[in-house]
Amino acid sequence: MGLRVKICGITKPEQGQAIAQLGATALGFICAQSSPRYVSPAQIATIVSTLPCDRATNEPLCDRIGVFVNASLEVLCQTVAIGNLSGVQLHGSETPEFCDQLRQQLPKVEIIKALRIRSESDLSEVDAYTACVNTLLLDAYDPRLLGGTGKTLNWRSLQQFEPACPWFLAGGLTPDNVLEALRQATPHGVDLSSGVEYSPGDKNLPEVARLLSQLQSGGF
Ligand SMILES: O=C(O)c1ccccc1NCC(=O)[C@H](O)[C@H](O)COP(=O)(O)O
Repeated sequence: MGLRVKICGITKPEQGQAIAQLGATALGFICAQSSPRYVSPAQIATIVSTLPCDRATNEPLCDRIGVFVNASLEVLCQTVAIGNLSGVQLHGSETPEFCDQLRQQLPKVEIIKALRIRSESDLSEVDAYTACVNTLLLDAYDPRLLGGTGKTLNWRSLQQFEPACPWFLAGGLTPDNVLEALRQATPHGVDLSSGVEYSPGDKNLPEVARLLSQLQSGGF
Protein backbone atom coordinates (compact mmCIF):
# COMPACT_ATOMS: atom_id res chain seq x y z
CA MET A 1 0.00 0.00 0.00
CA GLY A 2 1.19 3.55 -0.73
CA LEU A 3 1.93 6.35 1.69
CA ARG A 4 -1.13 7.65 3.53
CA VAL A 5 -1.62 11.40 3.25
CA LYS A 6 -3.81 13.02 5.89
CA ILE A 7 -4.79 16.67 5.60
CA CYS A 8 -5.96 17.89 8.96
CA GLY A 9 -8.09 20.84 10.04
CA ILE A 10 -10.74 20.69 7.32
CA THR A 11 -13.59 23.11 8.02
CA LYS A 12 -15.21 23.76 4.62
CA PRO A 13 -17.21 21.23 2.56
CA GLU A 14 -15.86 22.43 -0.80
CA GLN A 15 -12.26 22.19 0.46
CA GLY A 16 -12.77 18.70 1.92
CA GLN A 17 -14.25 17.54 -1.36
CA ALA A 18 -11.46 19.10 -3.44
CA ILE A 19 -8.71 17.67 -1.21
CA ALA A 20 -10.24 14.18 -1.43
CA GLN A 21 -10.46 14.54 -5.21
CA LEU A 22 -6.82 15.64 -5.38
CA GLY A 23 -5.86 12.29 -3.79
CA ALA A 24 -5.39 12.78 -0.04
CA THR A 25 -6.19 9.46 1.61
CA ALA A 26 -7.54 10.95 4.86
CA LEU A 27 -9.19 14.15 6.07
CA GLY A 28 -8.84 15.28 9.69
CA PHE A 29 -11.51 17.19 11.60
CA ILE A 30 -10.57 19.02 14.79
CA CYS A 31 -13.11 18.22 17.51
CA ALA A 32 -11.34 20.19 20.28
CA GLN A 33 -13.36 23.34 20.94
CA SER A 34 -10.29 25.37 21.91
CA SER A 35 -8.89 25.10 18.37
CA PRO A 36 -9.46 27.76 15.69
CA ARG A 37 -10.03 24.76 13.38
CA TYR A 38 -12.87 23.33 15.49
CA VAL A 39 -15.83 21.81 13.66
CA SER A 40 -18.97 20.48 15.36
CA PRO A 41 -20.23 16.92 14.77
CA ALA A 42 -23.01 18.34 12.56
CA GLN A 43 -20.49 20.30 10.47
CA ILE A 44 -18.39 17.15 10.06
CA ALA A 45 -21.49 15.26 8.88
CA THR A 46 -22.17 17.96 6.27
CA ILE A 47 -18.60 17.91 4.99
CA VAL A 48 -18.45 14.09 4.91
CA SER A 49 -21.74 13.91 3.03
CA THR A 50 -20.14 15.77 0.09
CA LEU A 51 -17.14 13.43 -0.29
CA PRO A 52 -16.70 11.16 -3.32
CA CYS A 53 -18.04 7.67 -2.49
CA ASP A 54 -17.33 4.09 -3.45
CA ARG A 55 -20.11 2.99 -5.81
CA ALA A 56 -20.52 -0.43 -4.23
CA THR A 57 -20.59 0.56 -0.56
CA ASN A 58 -21.69 4.21 -0.89
CA GLU A 59 -19.06 5.03 1.77
CA PRO A 60 -16.57 7.88 1.24
CA LEU A 61 -13.38 6.75 -0.49
CA CYS A 62 -11.10 8.59 1.92
CA ASP A 63 -10.65 8.10 5.66
CA ARG A 64 -12.40 10.59 7.97
CA ILE A 65 -10.52 11.13 11.21
CA GLY A 66 -11.87 13.10 14.18
CA VAL A 67 -9.13 14.69 16.31
CA PHE A 68 -9.97 14.83 20.05
CA VAL A 69 -8.24 16.08 23.19
CA ASN A 70 -9.17 14.16 26.35
CA ALA A 71 -12.78 13.64 25.21
CA SER A 72 -15.04 11.18 27.06
CA LEU A 73 -15.97 7.79 25.60
CA GLU A 74 -19.51 9.10 25.20
CA VAL A 75 -18.45 12.14 23.17
CA LEU A 76 -16.12 10.04 21.03
CA CYS A 77 -18.82 7.46 20.23
CA GLN A 78 -21.46 10.12 19.52
CA THR A 79 -19.19 12.11 17.22
CA VAL A 80 -18.13 8.99 15.30
CA ALA A 81 -21.80 8.12 14.73
CA ILE A 82 -22.96 11.63 13.79
CA GLY A 83 -19.95 12.48 11.63
CA ASN A 84 -19.61 9.06 9.93
CA LEU A 85 -15.98 8.98 11.04
CA SER A 86 -13.73 6.04 10.11
CA GLY A 87 -11.15 6.90 12.76
CA VAL A 88 -10.39 8.92 15.87
CA GLN A 89 -7.09 10.59 16.75
CA LEU A 90 -6.47 11.03 20.47
CA HIS A 91 -4.30 14.12 20.82
CA GLY A 92 -4.39 14.65 24.60
CA SER A 93 -3.09 12.65 27.54
CA GLU A 94 -5.29 9.57 26.95
CA THR A 95 -3.83 6.49 28.65
CA PRO A 96 -3.29 3.06 27.06
CA GLU A 97 -6.15 1.79 29.27
CA PHE A 98 -8.47 4.44 27.83
CA CYS A 99 -7.43 3.45 24.28
CA ASP A 100 -8.23 -0.18 25.12
CA GLN A 101 -11.70 0.76 26.40
CA LEU A 102 -12.36 2.83 23.31
CA ARG A 103 -11.29 -0.03 21.06
CA GLN A 104 -13.80 -2.29 22.77
CA GLN A 105 -16.56 0.25 22.19
CA LEU A 106 -15.58 1.07 18.60
CA PRO A 107 -13.96 -2.10 17.23
CA LYS A 108 -14.35 -1.08 13.57
CA VAL A 109 -12.96 2.43 14.01
CA GLU A 110 -9.24 3.20 13.52
CA ILE A 111 -7.72 4.44 16.76
CA ILE A 112 -4.75 6.74 16.30
CA LYS A 113 -2.81 7.87 19.37
CA ALA A 114 -0.90 11.09 18.86
CA LEU A 115 2.24 11.62 20.91
CA ARG A 116 3.79 15.07 21.15
CA ILE A 117 7.54 14.56 21.10
CA ARG A 118 9.65 17.10 22.95
CA SER A 119 12.87 15.08 22.98
CA GLU A 120 14.06 11.64 21.91
CA SER A 121 13.35 10.25 25.38
CA ASP A 122 9.59 10.83 24.81
CA LEU A 123 9.73 8.01 22.24
CA SER A 124 9.84 5.58 25.17
CA GLU A 125 6.07 6.19 25.57
CA VAL A 126 5.42 4.45 22.26
CA ASP A 127 5.66 0.83 23.46
CA ALA A 128 2.83 1.28 25.95
CA TYR A 129 0.42 2.11 23.12
CA THR A 130 1.30 -0.17 20.20
CA ALA A 131 -0.85 -3.08 21.43
CA CYS A 132 -3.97 -1.01 22.11
CA VAL A 133 -4.19 1.32 19.10
CA ASN A 134 -4.22 0.77 15.35
CA THR A 135 -1.84 3.57 14.49
CA LEU A 136 0.47 6.10 16.14
CA LEU A 137 1.08 9.71 15.12
CA LEU A 138 4.18 11.62 16.14
CA ASP A 139 3.66 15.37 16.39
CA ALA A 140 5.84 18.25 17.55
CA TYR A 141 5.61 19.64 21.07
CA ASP A 142 4.63 23.23 21.79
CA PRO A 143 4.04 24.55 25.32
CA ARG A 144 0.90 26.48 24.26
CA LEU A 145 -0.59 24.73 21.24
CA LEU A 146 -1.76 21.12 21.19
CA GLY A 147 -1.52 20.71 17.43
CA GLY A 148 -1.27 22.54 14.14
CA THR A 149 1.89 24.19 15.46
CA GLY A 150 3.97 24.23 12.26
CA LYS A 151 6.94 23.02 14.30
CA THR A 152 9.02 20.12 12.94
CA LEU A 153 10.35 17.05 14.72
CA ASN A 154 13.99 16.05 14.56
CA TRP A 155 13.59 13.65 11.63
CA ARG A 156 17.14 12.33 11.98
CA SER A 157 16.30 11.00 15.44
CA LEU A 158 13.51 8.96 13.79
CA GLN A 159 15.78 7.18 11.30
CA GLN A 160 15.59 3.91 13.24
CA PHE A 161 12.03 4.42 14.49
CA GLU A 162 10.03 1.30 13.59
CA PRO A 163 7.26 0.78 16.14
CA ALA A 164 5.17 -2.39 16.23
CA CYS A 165 2.25 -0.63 14.54
CA PRO A 166 1.89 1.75 11.58
CA TRP A 167 2.59 5.43 12.21
CA PHE A 168 2.06 8.92 10.80
CA LEU A 169 4.71 11.63 10.82
CA ALA A 170 3.26 15.08 11.60
CA GLY A 171 4.60 18.44 12.69
CA GLY A 172 5.55 21.30 10.40
CA LEU A 173 5.47 19.32 7.16
CA THR A 174 5.11 21.35 3.94
CA PRO A 175 5.30 20.65 0.20
CA ASP A 176 8.88 21.95 0.40
CA ASN A 177 10.20 19.77 3.23
CA VAL A 178 8.12 16.57 3.01
CA LEU A 179 10.54 14.70 0.72
CA GLU A 180 13.48 15.55 2.98
CA ALA A 181 11.50 14.30 5.98
CA LEU A 182 10.77 11.05 4.12
CA ARG A 183 14.44 10.63 3.23
CA GLN A 184 15.19 10.48 6.95
CA ALA A 185 12.17 8.76 8.48
CA THR A 186 10.00 5.94 7.12
CA PRO A 187 6.43 6.47 8.34
CA HIS A 188 3.35 4.81 6.82
CA GLY A 189 1.73 8.21 6.39
CA VAL A 190 2.22 11.96 6.66
CA ASP A 191 -0.11 14.43 8.32
CA LEU A 192 -0.18 18.12 7.45
CA SER A 193 -2.20 21.08 8.59
CA SER A 194 -0.66 24.57 8.79
CA GLY A 195 1.85 23.80 5.99
CA VAL A 196 -1.02 23.69 3.48
CA GLU A 197 -3.30 26.47 4.69
CA TYR A 198 -3.78 30.25 4.26
CA SER A 199 -5.00 30.67 7.84
CA PRO A 200 -6.24 28.18 10.48
CA GLY A 201 -8.96 26.05 8.86
CA ASP A 202 -8.70 27.66 5.42
CA LYS A 203 -6.77 25.21 3.27
CA ASN A 204 -4.55 26.29 0.39
CA LEU A 205 -5.64 23.96 -2.41
CA PRO A 206 -2.76 24.76 -4.80
CA GLU A 207 -0.35 23.88 -1.97
CA VAL A 208 -2.20 20.59 -1.31
CA ALA A 209 -1.92 19.82 -5.05
CA ARG A 210 1.81 20.67 -4.96
CA LEU A 211 2.28 18.42 -1.92
CA LEU A 212 0.65 15.48 -3.70
CA SER A 213 2.65 16.05 -6.86
CA GLN A 214 5.90 16.28 -4.86
CA LEU A 215 5.07 12.96 -3.20
CA GLN A 216 4.27 11.39 -6.55
CA SER A 217 7.53 12.68 -8.05
CA GLY A 218 9.37 11.25 -5.04
CA GLY A 219 7.90 7.81 -5.78
CA PHE A 220 5.46 7.75 -2.85
O1 LIG B 1 -4.77 21.62 14.45
C1 LIG B 1 -5.25 21.95 15.55
O2 LIG B 1 -5.72 23.08 15.74
C2 LIG B 1 -5.26 20.97 16.67
C3 LIG B 1 -5.78 21.36 17.90
C4 LIG B 1 -5.81 20.48 18.97
C5 LIG B 1 -5.30 19.21 18.82
C6 LIG B 1 -4.78 18.79 17.59
C7 LIG B 1 -4.73 19.65 16.52
N1 LIG B 1 -4.18 19.26 15.31
C8 LIG B 1 -3.69 17.94 15.11
C9 LIG B 1 -3.13 17.53 13.82
O3 LIG B 1 -3.28 16.37 13.45
C10 LIG B 1 -2.23 18.41 12.99
O4 LIG B 1 -2.36 18.02 11.67
C11 LIG B 1 -0.80 18.18 13.47
O5 LIG B 1 -0.68 18.78 14.74
C12 LIG B 1 0.24 18.81 12.52
O6 LIG B 1 0.04 20.19 12.40
P1 LIG B 1 1.08 21.09 11.56
O7 LIG B 1 2.35 21.18 12.31
O8 LIG B 1 0.41 22.42 11.43
O9 LIG B 1 1.22 20.43 10.21
